[in-house]
Amino acid sequence: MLNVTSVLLRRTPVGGQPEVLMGLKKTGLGAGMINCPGGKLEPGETPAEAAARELMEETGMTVAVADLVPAADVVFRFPDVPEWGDLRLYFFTATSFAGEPRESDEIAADWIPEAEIPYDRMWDDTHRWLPDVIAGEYVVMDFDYAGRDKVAGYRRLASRPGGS
Ligand SMILES: CNc1ncnc2c1ncn2[C@@H]1O[C@H](COP(=O)(O)OP(=O)(O)OP(=O)(O)O)[C@@H](O)[C@H]1O
Repeated sequence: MLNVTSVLLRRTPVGGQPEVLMGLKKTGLGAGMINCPGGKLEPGETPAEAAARELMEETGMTVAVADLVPAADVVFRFPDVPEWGDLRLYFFTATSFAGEPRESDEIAADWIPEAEIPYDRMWDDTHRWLPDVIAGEYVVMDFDYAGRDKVAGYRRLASRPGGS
């Protein structure tokens, strides 16, 4: 199982609507889709350490590991794509961070209104759990993919009030 991590930064400008940070992934798994910053864990890293490092590498923004709120634990199985194997995503949210996003080779991330998250341009699983995370739940799910990009089945294993 390959461990990956990803982080959703959230802010509400004074007098404005809630916004989230995401963007077009340019390389690797999920290239061409809208994604949150993230990537694979390196040996010895905790998921939160990896999320903070990937955020920095991909957007130039900084977040303290202690400010990353665990928000979802999601397993993806790709039985039709043996070279991918299974993925476990440790997903965090954060409302305390520093900097403004800059585009990198991996992602062009920017602030968008939370009400306009383009689920139809994201991984097929995302619309089944990210809305609940945004509503403040901690979600544990697993997904079976058919081929590389279609969800064939899923289970919700747990869901409880979260801290995000
Ligand atoms: C299959 N269903 C999925 N649904 C939602 N999100 C998914 C995902 N699968 C991968 N993620 C995302 O993937 C990134 C890490 O994945 P990963 O392939 O390791 O990214 P990347 O190639 O950038 O890794 P490195 O930067 O090389 O470590 C991370 O942003 C995360 O949001």
